[in-house]
Amino acid sequence: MIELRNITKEFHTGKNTVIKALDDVSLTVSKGEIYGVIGYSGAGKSTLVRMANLLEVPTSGSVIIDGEDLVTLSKEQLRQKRQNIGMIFQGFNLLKTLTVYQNIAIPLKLTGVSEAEIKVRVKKYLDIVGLSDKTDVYPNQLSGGQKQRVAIARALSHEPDILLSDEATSALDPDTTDQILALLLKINRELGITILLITHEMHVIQQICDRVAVMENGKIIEQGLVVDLYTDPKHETTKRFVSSIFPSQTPGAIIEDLRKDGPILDLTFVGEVAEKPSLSTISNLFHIETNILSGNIVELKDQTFGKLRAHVKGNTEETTKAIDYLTTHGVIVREVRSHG
Ligand SMILES: Nc1ncnc2c1ncn2[C@@H]1O[C@H](COP(=O)(O)OP(=O)(O)OP(=O)(O)O)[C@@H](O)[C@H]1O
Repeated sequence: MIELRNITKEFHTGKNTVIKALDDVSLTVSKGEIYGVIGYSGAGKSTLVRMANLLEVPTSGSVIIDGEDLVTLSKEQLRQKRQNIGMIFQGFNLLKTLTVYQNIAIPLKLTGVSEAEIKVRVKKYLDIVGLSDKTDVYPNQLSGGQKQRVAIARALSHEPDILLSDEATSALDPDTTDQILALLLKINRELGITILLITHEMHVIQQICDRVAVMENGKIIEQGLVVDLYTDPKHETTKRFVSSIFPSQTPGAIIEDLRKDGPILDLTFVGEVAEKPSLSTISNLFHIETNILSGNIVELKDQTFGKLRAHVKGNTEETTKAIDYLTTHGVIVREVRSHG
């Protein structure tokens, strides 16, 4: 549905200064999925998401939406195509001097939608975002979350197949963030809208995304299913993002000390396995003692995912049996050998 193919974007900021914001980036978003792009500040995320409706024009590469390369379209064709691609922003981009109704209605009017149809759509989409009672108020009478809901209703009112989200929850508090994420999920599931979002928060990826790409220095350094990135992050930056969800690390000196009595294991559980009492089971089945050092369970979009760090005391034979038991029962086991 969205295919960014070998996109490079250079900004010329001075006579001889060139910033490569995107460096040969390729990414495909399938119809109906929520695809997240995560990275630290300056990684190139905004430039990337703005490619998908050609708000940024690539220096080289193709932006293919439903089989058509936006780069090759005329201005008029591009205008038409953009009707199908909604966008929401961190700063909401509402006009302060217009009411909620007008903020949604005026862009519709500019694209030639009739007054009668505008009325229907404004009502329909304000209902969907839960703000049907705010039609006549001005943006400064709304909370941040409500403003973002209006912006979402405005984007939806053009009945797009694709929604682009440029850090849409970054200006919101955690509870409001969760409400907006739930709304995006509802829009995706009930209206079948494909979503490409960028964020610097793992929490956002975890809550609603199917797949994720991690960006650094204008490149995608890792991409895949969210659950795969959580269970087996390859790149150092991905590991940092994942560990932001599991912050409690064990000091290196303590690891060294504990390891004298038996291994320290990082246990990763996905799905039903996360709900089983695996550690107490191995303590009962084998002559070992287990001590939990840290742990957490999080809800991914469709799955539970958990991590435990445990110290296992026992002789080598019994410990090996316990590790084998865990592995054959779907737990991913990694021995912690030093710092971390
Ligand atoms: N219009 C522009 N002119 C010059 N440089 C730009 C422009 N837009 C982006 N850049 C540069 O391109 C790089 C990537 O910026 P971009 O905004 O895409 O990153 P980001 O990951 O979205 O970061 P942030 O989360 O801080 O917005 C940065 O070095 C930035 O300074």
